[in-house]
Amino acid sequence: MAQLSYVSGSVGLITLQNPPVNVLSAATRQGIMESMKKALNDPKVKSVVICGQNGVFCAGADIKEFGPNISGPSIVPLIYDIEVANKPVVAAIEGSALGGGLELALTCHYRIAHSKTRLGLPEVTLGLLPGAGGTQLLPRLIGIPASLELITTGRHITAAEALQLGLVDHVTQSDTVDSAVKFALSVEGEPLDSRRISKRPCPHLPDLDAVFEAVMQKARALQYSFFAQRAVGRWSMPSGASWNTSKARPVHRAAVLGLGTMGRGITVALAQAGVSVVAVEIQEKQLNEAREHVYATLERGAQQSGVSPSCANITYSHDIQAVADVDLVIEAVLEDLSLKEKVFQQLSAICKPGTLLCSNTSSLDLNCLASQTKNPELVVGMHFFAPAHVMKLLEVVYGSKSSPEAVATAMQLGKKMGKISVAVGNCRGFVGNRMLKPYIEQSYFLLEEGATPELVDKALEEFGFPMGVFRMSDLSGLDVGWRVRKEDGLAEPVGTSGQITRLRGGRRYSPLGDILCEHGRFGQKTGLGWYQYGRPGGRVAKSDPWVFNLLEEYRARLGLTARPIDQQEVLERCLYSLINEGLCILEEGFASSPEDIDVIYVFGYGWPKHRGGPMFYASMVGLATVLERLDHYYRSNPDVPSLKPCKLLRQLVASGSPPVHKWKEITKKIQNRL
Ligand SMILES: CCCCCC/C=C/CC(=O)SCCNC(=O)CCNC(=O)[C@H](O)C(C)(C)COP(=O)(O)OP(=O)(O)OC[C@H]1O[C@@H](n2cnc3c(N)ncnc32)[C@H](O)[C@@H]1OP(=O)(O)O
Repeated sequence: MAQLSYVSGSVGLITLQNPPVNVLSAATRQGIMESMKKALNDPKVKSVVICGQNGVFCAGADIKEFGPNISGPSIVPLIYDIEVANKPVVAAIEGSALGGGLELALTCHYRIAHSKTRLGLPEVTLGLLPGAGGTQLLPRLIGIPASLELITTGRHITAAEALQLGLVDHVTQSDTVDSAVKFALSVEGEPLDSRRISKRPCPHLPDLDAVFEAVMQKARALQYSFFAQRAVGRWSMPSGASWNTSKARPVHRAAVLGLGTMGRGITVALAQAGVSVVAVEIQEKQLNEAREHVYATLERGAQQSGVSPSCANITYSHDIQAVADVDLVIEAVLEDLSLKEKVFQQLSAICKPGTLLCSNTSSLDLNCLASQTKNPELVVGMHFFAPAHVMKLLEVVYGSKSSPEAVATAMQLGKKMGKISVAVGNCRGFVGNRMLKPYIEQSYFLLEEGATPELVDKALEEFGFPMGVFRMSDLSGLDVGWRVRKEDGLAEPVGTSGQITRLRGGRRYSPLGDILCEHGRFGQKTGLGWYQYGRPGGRVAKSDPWVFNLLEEYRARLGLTARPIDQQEVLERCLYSLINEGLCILEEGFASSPEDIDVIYVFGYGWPKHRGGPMFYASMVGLATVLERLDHYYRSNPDVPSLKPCKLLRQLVASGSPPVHKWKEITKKIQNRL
């Protein structure tokens, strides 16, 4: 389980041999102890290198051995023996160094890692603490804040980040063991005291309390998020109807209409939930492609989870009449109001009485669709997020005539599909996309004023979003928003006159996104957007000098002078305007609680979970601070209404900024007055 060999004359090489990931089983621990003893007692050996077989250092304790009767040597004397060794011990880390594996590396005097290694202390994800030295050695090596973050999240980091943190001494792209052996030879005979991490003082931080408070805030946010996920199931509508007064109908058979990307994902999610599906697509070619795609996705999913695929549940048709006897239809045709209206007229005529008619629209007015049907009370929105079989969020949208029973049925079906479903009202963009609008708008204004897409994205990614606003827009396609802006009469071609106007209907408007689209830059799909991607469909974003030139020319034409913009301003303007919109939504009653908004943002829009969601974050920052900053920005940008603090925000601050779970009382008062 661990083998000692001799290399380069004086190096004892201890190789962990416990495939596939060299976990620290009893036999492996025994093997390391014996090999260490032999190497240290052998006068020919002047240094030791510890590595793992087959390109993996060590994935930590053998989880299968956990239980009341752990046998074999204890880990503590083992790591002690390594640290006190009077010959340099070098860890040659490749593949993974996780949990006890990283702790083993921390007791060595030096750490050399391959560039592709992942390191971390994931114990917290198993309900454990890194008790084999991790909590003591890591802070002494990389400081308290970074250690706390790694220990409390269990996050795996790259070798590059480990080097930056000082967790490893050197990163190599070539053979890790060779590099470690060469390194060991170079340090033979050198004093080791300073290399023994446990001998180092624990760093003193003047603001230790603040550091711990920040970690506690994260914990509070995660706990809040846990309860918020459950709270959204207890939905209510402005009429007073709610989850405990409304009964869902059973859905045994559902239809999906339109088998583009969304329709395919919804079909997969329904089939995986055990619902029998009629999948309808009028274009023969698209239908065949969809059938293959759905089949392959279900097969892949089944392989991963070790169950048999649910393909037998699906029948395909190019005839809309096939939906005649289903319990529920989810329409997922192109996002075009007149097309969807026509489809709803047809569905209303074809479906058996009582069939629930749902639309996957992300932005169109549900009431317009409902008005095309004989039974508008049976119409609700089921707004899935792409890819629909993966993304957890579902917005269930009720229109002015949707019955509580219809909402209850869609919510229940969402739950059956493994979604976190949130009931929301029918306003433009519903909750998620409506709040995105001011966020994106601010990011464009920041570019006009001197920022770059890179600067804005960096601020948002460091805040915790998986992608900044520009990278996200490139991924989802810039043409989508452009089409909506054209329909709204906002996007006007710049034209040959070169005239650019920044006001539309008395409000400031940035045409930057439209200009990119006019140049055919739709994001990843065309290989060019706010970044360049090398080829259409490319995924790796690289800065694009074309965009920098465009921004310079644009500012010059409009007489705008670029000014330095820092990350704080980016966060305040993008996030506080989004928060303000969320508060407007609450004020207007389109979301029934701040938890609804937070869950939508965490599960549908990449809001970092450890920051709870926009509403929770606002209360953490301090509502008075959010109000003060919005007031400040609105004063200097009076033509940007989304920066004007909403009534609810002022009211909450005036009421002493109560915690999120108490907002409902104030929201209700405002709604009653409206
Ligand atoms: C006195 C007792 C000694 C105490 C020592 C000190 C205590 C420390 C506490 C800990 O270390 S807790 C464990 C911390 N480690 C982890 O959580 C790592 C878990 N593993 C992974 O994250 C991944 O497996 C990996 C290492 C990143 C590799 O991923 P990959 O996708 O390449 O392979 P997998 O399919 O996930 O794994 C392959 C194979 O190995 C099994 N396995 C992985 N890790 C462990 C483990 N720690 N213990 C037992 N078995 C493990 C996994 O189950 C697979 O097995 P299968 O049979 O092929 O399914």
